[in-house]
Amino acid sequence: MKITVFGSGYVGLVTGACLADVGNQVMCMDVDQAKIDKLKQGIIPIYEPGLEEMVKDNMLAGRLQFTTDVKEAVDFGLFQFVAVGTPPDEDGSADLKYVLAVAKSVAEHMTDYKIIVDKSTVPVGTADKVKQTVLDELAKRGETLEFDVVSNPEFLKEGSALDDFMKPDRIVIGTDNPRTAELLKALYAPFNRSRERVITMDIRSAELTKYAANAMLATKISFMNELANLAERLGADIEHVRHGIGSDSRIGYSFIYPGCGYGGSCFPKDVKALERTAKEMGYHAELLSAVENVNDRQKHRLFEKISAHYPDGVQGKTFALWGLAFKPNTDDMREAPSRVLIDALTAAGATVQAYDPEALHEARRIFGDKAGLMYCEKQADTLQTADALIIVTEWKQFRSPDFDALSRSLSDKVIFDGRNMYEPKFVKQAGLRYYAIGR
Ligand SMILES: NC(=O)C1=CN([C@@H]2O[C@H](COP(=O)(O)OP(=O)(O)OC[C@H]3O[C@@H](n4cnc5c(N)ncnc54)[C@H](O)[C@@H]3O)[C@@H](O)[C@H]2O)C=CC1
Ligand SMILES: O=C(O)[C@H]1O[C@H](OP(=O)(O)OP(=O)(O)OC[C@H]2O[C@@H](n3ccc(=O)[nH]c3=O)[C@H](O)[C@@H]2O)[C@H](O)[C@@H](O)[C@@H]1O
Repeated sequence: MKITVFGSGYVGLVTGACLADVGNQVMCMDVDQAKIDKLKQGIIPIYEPGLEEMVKDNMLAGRLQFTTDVKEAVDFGLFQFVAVGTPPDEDGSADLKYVLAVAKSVAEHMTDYKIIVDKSTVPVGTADKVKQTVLDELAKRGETLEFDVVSNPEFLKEGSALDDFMKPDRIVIGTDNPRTAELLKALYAPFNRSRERVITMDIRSAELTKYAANAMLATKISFMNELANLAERLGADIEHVRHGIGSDSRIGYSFIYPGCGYGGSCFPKDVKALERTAKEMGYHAELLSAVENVNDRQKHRLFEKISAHYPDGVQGKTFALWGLAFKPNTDDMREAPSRVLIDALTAAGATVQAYDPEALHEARRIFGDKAGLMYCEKQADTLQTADALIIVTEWKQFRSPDFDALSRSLSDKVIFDGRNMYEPKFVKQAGLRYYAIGR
């Protein structure tokens, strides 16, 4: 089948590459000329395991192309996937300007039937706005061409995006046209072989399903962070509690890891946008605002612990900081807890020697020559003249450090762990003080 994908970011690029990988012809379109120039040379602008090889293989096989030419893109596919950003507006609602710009482009150039498939995360009712935009544009052209708008939200996670796309838990298709549902089912058939994964529903429910999933996951995390803070005060260990409740299959083990707060491009913005939608409907979504408030507070927990350990302040102290990305296996630092911590530490006069396996370039782009922040190319370099170690992101390579060597390196012999990576007794055996979350 022939597919056009608008937007070559995390979602668009993964969607395009995976659909090409199962034999479709795919054209990815982006307005960012520099990005498309790089992609045409096989250079991937983001770090996502396996993506570079998949993009290159499919380009070589002639199944995946890139363009900035809107007309070429619209002409190409029967399916017009929309995978552009929906960043938060000033009031927290999702900004639809990129989505509606794509709708307008499709309508300006289409000459036959098109299926506009929305993969971007958009508030309930957006498909109606997309439809109206296309109708208005076609009317201006004096055309009455047929088209459909489908909601097909994406549930992939950064860092495991290819696997999530290739073996999804579910494929949600929101449409009011049974014929379109069948066409999408055919498109997704290669990802739907081992068991039935396609769930069809009306468009508005599909749009809400995406927010419901992210808000539920964010709620689980904030709930655990709330309990972690309580466990500390009660002399309990949240890690034991986590095992204790995760073993209940009704609760499950996933997404109940306490930490220094959730980040990323989606949970923070989607919880806010859903809250905003509720407000527009005259409904105060109390639980959602609590989820958000708990998370905002949690991002300051590490600094609070550090400040409590150094009652005279951190002025003149040097911290090794491991992990800048909002989670492992990505270079994405959008809403990352590391950003809040670095701002707080440097504002308080400390020096931060930061390392991340993939996100250093992103940190440089965000912070530039920030006073007090040093970028370390090697994990070991962070420890030179460091007083203490802070862990913000649980990269695999941080799992088993040599605690005795750390004890010798760190002048103040202390570790602040925002991801509960270590067994406290092993850290303490090396003569180190260990602060974690909720224990
Ligand atoms: N990042 C993630 O893990 C996930 C994101 N989503 C949702 O998917 C959507 C896209 O997210 P990301 O891929 O992270 O965004 P991104 O910011 O990485 O990429 C968006 C791309 O769209 C391009 N773009 C903007 N206007 C355009 C236009 N008119 N025509 C063509 N391209 C255009 C931008 O230049 C950019 O390259 C958002 O709604 C997000 O909430 C959903 C699931 C997972
Ligand atoms: O809509 C989206 O963009 C995506 O948002 C999340 O994916 P992502 O943001 O890539 O990453 P997650 O693995 O969900 O982690 C988000 C944040 O929660 C934190 N987290 C996660 C799990 C946990 O138990 N505890 C916890 O603090 C992570 O450290 C990270 O900061 C969802 O998991 C995806 O299903 C969804 O498609």
